[in-house]
Amino acid sequence: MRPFISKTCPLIATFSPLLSQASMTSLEAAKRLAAYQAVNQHIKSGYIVGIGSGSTVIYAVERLAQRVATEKVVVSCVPTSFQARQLLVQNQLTLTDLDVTPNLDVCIDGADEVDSNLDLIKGGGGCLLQEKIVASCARKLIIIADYTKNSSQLGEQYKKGIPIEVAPMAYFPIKTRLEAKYQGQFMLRMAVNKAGPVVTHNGNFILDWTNFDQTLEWKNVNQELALIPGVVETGLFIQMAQEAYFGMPNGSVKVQKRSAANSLPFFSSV
Ligand SMILES: O=C[C@H](O)[C@H](O)[C@H](O)COP(=O)(O)O
Repeated sequence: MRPFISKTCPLIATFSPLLSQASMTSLEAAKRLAAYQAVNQHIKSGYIVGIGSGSTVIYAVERLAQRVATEKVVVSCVPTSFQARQLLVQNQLTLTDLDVTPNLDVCIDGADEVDSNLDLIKGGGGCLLQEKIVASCARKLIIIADYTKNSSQLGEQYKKGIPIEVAPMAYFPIKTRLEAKYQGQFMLRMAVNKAGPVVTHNGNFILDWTNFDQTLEWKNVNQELALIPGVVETGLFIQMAQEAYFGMPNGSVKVQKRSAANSLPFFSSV
């Protein structure tokens, strides 16, 4: 961590996370608070750890690297994207993959929205398929997020939609079929700085489902979507996360836990 240097008194330099937090935006500080607390509480030496994708995971990897350096914690990490792999390489953390280590102790990941049941929308960054595979191989999925992701129901705050990864040749029939069945739009996600659609790590397209009915039974919807030929995966993570850590504007961390009764068995996410 870089030292915080006081502008009024440059001789005062400290490594205090609280002081250095003052120089961050409240949203970034909230992400870091959540990520640090989750890594402190859920990572033990010897663990195989799934590393999610997105802007919040950056802080989890940062804290993991600190713990490896200072506490001599030994971990091996399975990345969920090119970004996650690069983060692990840059922080000199040990990489592994599901061929070598198919059973993970924990997976730490961000989310686009978390509802009161701890069901999630993920895939705003297009990494939903790898994230769901890696999370499904972990005994625990721990979510880290800032306070803006904490909703009572999906769609309440996150308006970019539920991502659905589809085979390219099937995107139009799937879009047509889903728009006939459900309220809302299924928009082909378009690339920035490239002509045409976003192409995922797996060579697929993404349909973002916006303006949906927020009262839908998401477990059923997820199962219906998964059965459509050409649908590869959805960004609905139902009964997968055990705990969510939300960094709050006042500097505290809110922890939301799933009850055992509301959990799917290990390796069952659809
Ligand atoms: O595909 C992206 C992932 O699902 C991310 O975990 C999600 O978009 C949250 O990212 P961030 O931490 O940047 O809000």
